[in-house]
Amino acid sequence: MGNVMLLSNKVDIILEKAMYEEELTSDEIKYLLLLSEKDDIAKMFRVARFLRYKYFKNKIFYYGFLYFSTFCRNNCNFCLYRKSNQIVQRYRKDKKEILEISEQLIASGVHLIDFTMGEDPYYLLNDENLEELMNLFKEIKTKFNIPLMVSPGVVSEKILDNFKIAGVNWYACYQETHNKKLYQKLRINQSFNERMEKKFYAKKIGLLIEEGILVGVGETVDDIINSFENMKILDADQVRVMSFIPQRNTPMENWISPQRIWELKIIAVMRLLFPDRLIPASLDVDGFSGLKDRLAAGANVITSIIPPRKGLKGVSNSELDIDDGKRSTDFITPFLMKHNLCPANKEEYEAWLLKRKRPGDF
Ligand SMILES: C[S@@+](CC[C@H](N)C(=O)[O-])C[C@H]1O[C@@H](n2cnc3c(N)ncnc32)[C@H](O)[C@@H]1O
Ligand SMILES: C[C@H](CCN)[C@@H](N)C(=O)O
Ligand code: SF4
Repeated sequence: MGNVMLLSNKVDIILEKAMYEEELTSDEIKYLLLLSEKDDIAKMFRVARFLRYKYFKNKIFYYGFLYFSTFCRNNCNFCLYRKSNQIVQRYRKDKKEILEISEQLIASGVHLIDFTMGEDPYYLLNDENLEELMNLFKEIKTKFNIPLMVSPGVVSEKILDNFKIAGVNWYACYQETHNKKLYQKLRINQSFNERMEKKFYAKKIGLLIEEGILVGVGETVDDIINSFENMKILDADQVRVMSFIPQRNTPMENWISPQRIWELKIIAVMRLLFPDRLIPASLDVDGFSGLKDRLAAGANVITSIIPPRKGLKGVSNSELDIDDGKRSTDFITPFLMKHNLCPANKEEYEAWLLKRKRPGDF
């Protein structure tokens, strides 16, 4: 009888299905995304944490972030580093600095380094420079045996092949939205299909894929559901959502950043739909203070760990918490412990990667 009472509530019925990993209909997903009662949202977060625990126990992964070139040939309307932004100070880290920062990140206990760049012609249009970059990745792999992610934007199949040969594990490339019209407003003059196709190609050659969406940029609830469907088709290994942070001197500088509950509900629904995948809590959106809520919503990777005082930038909140060391593992680990979570060890992260390997991958 008690059970029947409990399940007379629509949210409970849907969450019970999610808990048993039964497929949810689009209407049910929409219902969850639109929840507005505090208690209902809290229930959804509890189920998200239950599923995270089922697959990952209380272990959290750490990703170091190295934005090694902030030069870019594109003009995304939301991004500080868009080509037309003349007032932003850009940098391109040299080999020695990249090695030194990588070493520091690894010593601090990150499980992976995410090498990110703008679509920098220095690398993308010059074979010699590109080869040097590949050699650097090989060197880091051989020296430190650490999983690597690249976030280079849209690159040729040949470059993706070379990343794979250099030992890179992940290709991160976020579509931002899977609504083509909205995409054209955000990533102006960039092909929607090409960006998607590169991810399918990377998947085919055995790279793991991270897909992501940006919210607070004019999307609808149906757009989010559409993105979930696309993430499923792509069989993305890591899925993310980030709230848009308006950037000075860009076409979207006067937009208002969305209420964070929207991102948090999306994180939770992602956990329900992709229970065994990696879902980031990015320090880049709200810094250290935004971590607690994102972990409570079901995230299991802390991204954008950045060493202090190296002149490095983040992406969305490009300076927040960096130079006072609040994006370092030393600062984060005690916080995790206080909340009954803890960093995974290297073997646990690598075991997860192995599970995602497909037959034929090398
Ligand atoms: C800066 S890019 C770096 C990689 C590569 N240039 C690319 O565009 O794929 C990485 C991601 O940062 C996110 N991003 C950029 N500007 C942002 C902003 N203002 N607020 C939130 N996220 C942002 C976008 O999701 C973008 O895909
Ligand atoms: C958006 C960035 C990642 C690119 N692969 C990084 N600032 C992050 O928050 O993880
Ligand atoms: S999001 Fe990436 S591709 Fe777009 S302008 Fe920024 S750095 Fe360049």
